[in-house]
Amino acid sequence: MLLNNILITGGAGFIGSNFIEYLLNNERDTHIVNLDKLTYAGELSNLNEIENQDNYTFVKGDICDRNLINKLFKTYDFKAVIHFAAESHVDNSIEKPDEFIKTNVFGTFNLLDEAKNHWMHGPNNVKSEHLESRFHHISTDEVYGSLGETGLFTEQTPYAPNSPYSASKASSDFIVRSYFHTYGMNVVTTNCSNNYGPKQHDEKLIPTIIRKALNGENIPIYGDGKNIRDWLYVLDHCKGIDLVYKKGKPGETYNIGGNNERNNLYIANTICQILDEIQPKNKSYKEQISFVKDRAGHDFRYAIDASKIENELGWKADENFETGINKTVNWYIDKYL
Ligand SMILES: Cc1cn([C@H]2C[C@H](O)[C@@H](COP(=O)(O)OP(=O)(O)O[C@H]3O[C@H](C)C(=O)[C@H](O)[C@H]3O)O2)c(=O)[nH]c1=O
Repeated sequence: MLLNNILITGGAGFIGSNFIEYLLNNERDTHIVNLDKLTYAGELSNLNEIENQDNYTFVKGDICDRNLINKLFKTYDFKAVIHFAAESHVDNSIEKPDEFIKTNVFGTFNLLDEAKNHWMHGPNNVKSEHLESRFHHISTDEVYGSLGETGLFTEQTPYAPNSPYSASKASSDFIVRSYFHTYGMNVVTTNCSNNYGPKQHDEKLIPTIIRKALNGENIPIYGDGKNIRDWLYVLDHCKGIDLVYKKGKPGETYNIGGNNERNNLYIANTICQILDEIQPKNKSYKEQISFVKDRAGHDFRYAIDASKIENELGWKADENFETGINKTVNWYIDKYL
């Protein structure tokens, strides 16, 4: 059987590795090339379950390396690119924005431009063997900025990124958009809300709460803990990406959100309550919650209106926060204890 080669970037990271596993479990006619630089946030053990499958190949490398990308396109004649690779941690972007601009902006351009050169003769002239070839860019709801107490982000919400991270992702979204409008390239972008679930890096809020709680350390909550995020279970996100990748309209963007708005203090209390039940000790884990200095430029609230992907493509999240967080806490107990 002839397999379709697809390039997945950043597949050793949290969302990318969950997506690769999801795709390989659901498809037999795809060969995935996973290009990952293995920064501090990439973990090859995230791919233990599939690393020996013959329709999976790992390549260590940087999306900023044009020669490497060119060589990969020549070798594998990719029929699609699904682009996860990014510097993603907002706190790091405040301390050191350089890598964010390089990887998220220049790296995305590099990949996109190489895909265009490989798939197209010139503007609006796609090679016959690449009529279906698609570039799927994975992005974030942080590009829309911060909401007040009410309202939801839709695909029409104007971009207003506030951190160097979100500004770098907004830039990359616009570069991707321009390749549709200028060259007629088949691109699609998804903007997701906060993901959680197995394999997330230790630095993010939910793994931090679980790890610090289990270690008997202070659980750091920035500011007053009232900031709100819209939590999306990573497998629900993977299902949404798969739908958009296969059925989304070229040039369009789709928001993917969990419809699970929770504030950070609620998240910490909920996790502590689960731990009090399944890993009880002499006092409640809640006593470890500690308010610390706020993040600079901390966005107050993110919340997504996912009606476009629901109505057009039939996507729906299977998990609500309370079901998803139980599975997640159990997964991290196995990891940390
Ligand atoms: C690490 C940490 C975070 N926080 C707060 C800061 C936020 O209000 C919330 C979540 O923080 P986290 O850094 O886990 O995620 P966000 O800054 O919302 O961004 C994440 O979700 C979006 C969609 C992406 O696009 C980012 O790539 C991804 O990192 O908890 C704390 O209070 N304490 C902590 O120790």
